[in-house]
Amino acid sequence: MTVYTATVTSPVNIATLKYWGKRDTKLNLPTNSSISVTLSQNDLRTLTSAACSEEYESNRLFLNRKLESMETPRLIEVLKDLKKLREKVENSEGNEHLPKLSQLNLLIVSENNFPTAAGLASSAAGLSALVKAISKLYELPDSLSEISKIARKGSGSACRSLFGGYVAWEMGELSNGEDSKAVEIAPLEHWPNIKALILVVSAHKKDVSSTSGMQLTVKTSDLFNYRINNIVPQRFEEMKKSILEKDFNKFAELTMKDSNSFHSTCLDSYPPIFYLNDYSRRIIRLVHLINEKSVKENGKIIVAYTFDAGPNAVLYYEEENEKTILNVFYKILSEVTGWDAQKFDFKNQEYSKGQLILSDEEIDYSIKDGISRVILTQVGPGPQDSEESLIDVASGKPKFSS
Ligand SMILES: Nc1ncnc2c1ncn2[C@@H]1O[C@H](COP(=O)(O)OP(=O)(O)OP(=O)(O)O)[C@@H](O)[C@H]1O
Ligand SMILES: C[C@@](O)(CCOP(=O)(O)OP(=O)(O)O)CC(=O)O
Repeated sequence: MTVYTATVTSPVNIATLKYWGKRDTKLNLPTNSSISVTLSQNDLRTLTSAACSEEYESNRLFLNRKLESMETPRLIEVLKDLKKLREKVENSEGNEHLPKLSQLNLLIVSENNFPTAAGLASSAAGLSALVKAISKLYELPDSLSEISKIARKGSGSACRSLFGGYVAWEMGELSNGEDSKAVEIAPLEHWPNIKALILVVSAHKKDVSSTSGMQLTVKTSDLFNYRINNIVPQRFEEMKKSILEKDFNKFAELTMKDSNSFHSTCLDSYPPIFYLNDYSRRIIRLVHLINEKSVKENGKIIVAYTFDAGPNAVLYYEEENEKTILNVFYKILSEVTGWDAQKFDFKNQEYSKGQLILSDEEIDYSIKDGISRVILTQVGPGPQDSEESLIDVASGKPKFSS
């Protein structure tokens, strides 16, 4: 039995300028451009193997060892596009010898090393990994931006995970979506010292999916039109500039404002959508308190929060301020899992010497009741090739099944 396989890993990305709203639900065309930071795959990643063989009787997808349907409208579109590009390769001159992979069924085996559908951008990592693994299997010559248009059809935010570092998704104008693609603003190496502390407020499946939440907002929120027409276009340019200039003050301010603006349109939807909970709000207050102190001391904002369609907080900061920020959060959350001694030398931190940016009275210790886990991570690269296949080439089956 001949089995062709390819394996990749792909990252999560967390938007600093949020995608919220579609102008075309079938093609996943957004109502505004967005910006994100790609996070390191050492901490959060999808590992996906793709295979095709004449022996496969249907397309199958195993996600975290469970068989999932591949007959969803989005996956049908994604596969159709990828097969079309493979056919083009097979039909081009000089390639007559290539196997006709476009005519074979696929087996996809994928694993996320973090909770799926819990507001940790699993769809972005998952769909970008799926598209990248099949592109590798098909040996497609197309650019990452081209491939990002296919990932976009799988899940909008997935298009941004094809690049590392700092990424824009340009909304485009065309009705066929051919200009709605991800592009790199700056690579990881440009601003490598951006770190992220993720506070997992809830790892449960969320109540209102992004897909249906944004549809309700588009239909019912009055604020929404103001956001996409009067706020985002200018913010998009300003945020790109702040990244290119490594201006953390500006980047942080715009990131926090945009998270708040997006959640305002959720609240302005009818009926309202609540993604933030009371712990999220306490974290917001604490971040502003830290920044107020820091601005008083040296004029600098040192940490930014952002929240996706759920209560989890992602805090961005520069490595040089890590001690100051983690000292506060470690003091509150030392009993929560996720503090990695290799990344954060908490035993030697300055708080033990009494050098906290906040006094004990200013710290809201109740935050610890709502946090189940912390993840310490940082900006990272785009999808990577991997040798760690989840499919056994000899049998053509998922490795976990043998
Ligand atoms: N590794 C994967 N391979 C293929 N599909 C995946 C993978 N991981 C997640 N998905 C798809 O993404 C869906 C989860 O997306 P959803 O938007 O509900 O949650 P999320 O991405 O974790 O949260 P958010 O996008 O709000 O941050 C899963 O039900 C599955 O269909
Ligand atoms: C709040 C967000 O995380 C929304 C992400 O929405 P999805 O990309 O999950 O939605 P679909 O395109 O319907 O799959 C903001 C963002 O990532 O930009």
